Amino acid sequence: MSKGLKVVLIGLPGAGKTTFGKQLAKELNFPYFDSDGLIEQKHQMKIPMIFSVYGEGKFREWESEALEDILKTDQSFVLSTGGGAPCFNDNMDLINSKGISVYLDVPLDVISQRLYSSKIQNRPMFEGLDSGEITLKLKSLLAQREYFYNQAKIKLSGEDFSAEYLMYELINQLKS
Ligand SMILES: Nc1ncnc2c1ncn2[C@@H]1O[C@H](COP(=O)(O)OP(=O)(O)O)[C@@H](O)[C@H]1O
Ligand SMILES: O=C(O)C1=C[C@@H](OP(=O)(O)O)[C@@H](O)[C@H](O)C1
Ligand SMILES: [Mg+2]
Repeated sequence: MSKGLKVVLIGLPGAGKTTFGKQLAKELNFPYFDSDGLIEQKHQMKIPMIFSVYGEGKFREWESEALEDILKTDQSFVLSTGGGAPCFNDNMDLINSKGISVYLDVPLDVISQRLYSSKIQNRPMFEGLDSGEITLKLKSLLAQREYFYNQAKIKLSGEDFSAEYLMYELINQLKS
């Protein structure tokens, strides 16, 4: 049973899913979850450590389990997924069967600048890359992943990616 309004944010690493997700959850007065946080909590290990100790394959397995667990609950919530989540193990079909998927389609140069200026945090695949390498990596990820991202029920794109714009645009689309 999966009643409740489940808003699931997807998009490239650095698109702003975690940041906007928290703001959106506050605005909607919904619980907030982040699939990376759920994985780290369950396995008591940070994402980069999981990648280095167990490898990406195991991370993707645990990521799919985390999505299955949270999406089968009957509560409303906002869920920010990790950038790769929609692209493995039919997770995008699962997300679309249980919730309203929202793709943050942020321009690559905006994302690249954000990743370059922020700590790499939970993104081992960007560890040690310079600005140009980050942009190339994002281009390659987008080429592999936009097939899945474009299956989202709502796509937020444009130039202004402030939380205010995203909120206004999303609520308009949810109402339509
Ligand atoms: N609207 C925004 N404007 C400026 N910086 C942002 C915005 N949203 C997110 N960021 C910054 O970009 C980086 C990635 O954001 P994050 O929410 O972690 O993205 P994701 O969860 O999609 O990987 C963080 O340093 C964050 O502070
Ligand atoms: O794009 C990806 O494959 C990943 C994105 C990360 O989450 P964010 O999208 O929140 O950075 C995290 O799940 C992991 O490093 C893998
Ligand atoms: Mg995130």
